[in-house]
Amino acid sequence: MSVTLPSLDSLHALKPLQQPSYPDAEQVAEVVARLRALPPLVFAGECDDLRAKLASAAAGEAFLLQGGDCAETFAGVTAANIQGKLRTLLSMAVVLTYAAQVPIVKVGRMAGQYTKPRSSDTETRDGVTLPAYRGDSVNGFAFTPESRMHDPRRLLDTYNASAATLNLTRAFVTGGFAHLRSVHSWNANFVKTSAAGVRYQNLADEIDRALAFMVACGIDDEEFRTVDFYSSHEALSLEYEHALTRIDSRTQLPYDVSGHFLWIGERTRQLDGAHVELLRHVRNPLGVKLGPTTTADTALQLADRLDPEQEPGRITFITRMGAGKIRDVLPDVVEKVTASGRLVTWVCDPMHGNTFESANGYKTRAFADVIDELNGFFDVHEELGTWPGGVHVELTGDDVTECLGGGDDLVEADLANRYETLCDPRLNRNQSLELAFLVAERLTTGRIKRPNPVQAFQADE
Ligand SMILES: O=C[C@H](O)[C@H](O)COP(=O)(O)O
Ligand SMILES: C=C(OP(=O)(O)O)C(=O)O
Repeated sequence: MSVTLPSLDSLHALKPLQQPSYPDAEQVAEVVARLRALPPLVFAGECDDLRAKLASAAAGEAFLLQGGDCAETFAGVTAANIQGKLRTLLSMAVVLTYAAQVPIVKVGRMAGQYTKPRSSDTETRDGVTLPAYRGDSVNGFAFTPESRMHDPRRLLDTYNASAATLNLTRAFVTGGFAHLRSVHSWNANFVKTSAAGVRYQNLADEIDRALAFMVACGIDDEEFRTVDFYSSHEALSLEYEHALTRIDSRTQLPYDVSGHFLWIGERTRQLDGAHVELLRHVRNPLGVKLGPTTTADTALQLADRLDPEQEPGRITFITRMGAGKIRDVLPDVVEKVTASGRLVTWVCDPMHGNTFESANGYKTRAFADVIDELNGFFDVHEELGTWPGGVHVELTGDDVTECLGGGDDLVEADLANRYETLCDPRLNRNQSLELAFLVAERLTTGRIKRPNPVQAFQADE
């Protein structure tokens, strides 16, 4: 891997997509200089640890749970909000650990997910057209010309919001909040009090007995007190990601220290584009979103470009093809990538291919479609003998009403009650836990045989 990072100017020469248009270049330069001087948000060694864990997920020895807001907001940096998301993710992780009987790699769409790609550069309301909201790192959500201006100073706010979120998250996951017993009791509460929960009583009881068994065996309580948790976001803002890329003092190699895991979105993953060019130079584990038009050749070319050395854990392909397409599109991609000898982590994002507008005007997703795509993902991997390495979901710890269906059977009229996302609809707490139990059912059936996919394909040749 080359250690010479491309300059910000050379990246802009590649005409990057989905970038803000800042009116004042001097102000941008000042912000970037300030960001370059600030301390890293994560330590490069942690990125290496996560890469190793993702290598296990690629090999069928771990499972990735990645989730959080569609768009984090500066106003959402509160203890209650961070705690709610963490609690939901940890609850899901316990269920999945028991079902898969492999470690769950826990990664938040948290502490950096402030920049959004949009389908349109503008938004029109009542005949007034303004720049589209692109995430708090770029502009404000309020529909006024002042708020929708692209302001580079927001990148400094992004850094501070990410630092505050990471700080509390680290405290929670090491300070006792994440104790396995507390997490299990939150789940037991879900089973008792939610409409969907009843269905999972048996699984929750089994976990109860397993925990009691471990305690009776005298397994050290300390083992249950802490968990590993990592941050991730879409690496979309070139100014921000470039300014936070630093040379690691241990290895003399560049790491993007804005988060542990960075992904390239469906809209910016052009092979010769600026985002691929920047990220191919950094050592973090990388995700790439693959939508319904992805071909096996595209996936292979992306893997070759971003990971020429075929390093274990480097590439996670996050497929988001839609419930109606996954069973047709995914098999060829997985088959050819696997046949090439590459071992990547296959992760399903069942959210982004299933968005539609409800009759009453809300951007929404149906829980049934989300589950259908997940089932398609598991079916395809089961048929090919490859390991379904994880799930990537947009969720929150609150009882919002943004996605339809689930155990509480939300209908279109309910969307008006608590529709709080500033971009895409998220699963609420109960829908997230229900999803975890449903995935757990699929993993329980799959846990018996976890073949080495590369060997399986090579044996067929
Ligand atoms: O989260 C993903 C994208 O930013 C989002 O789906 C774009 O939404 P839009 O089509 O409303 O712009
Ligand atoms: C924009 C996103 O997804 P995608 O690139 O898959 O559309 C996202 O995950 O926020």
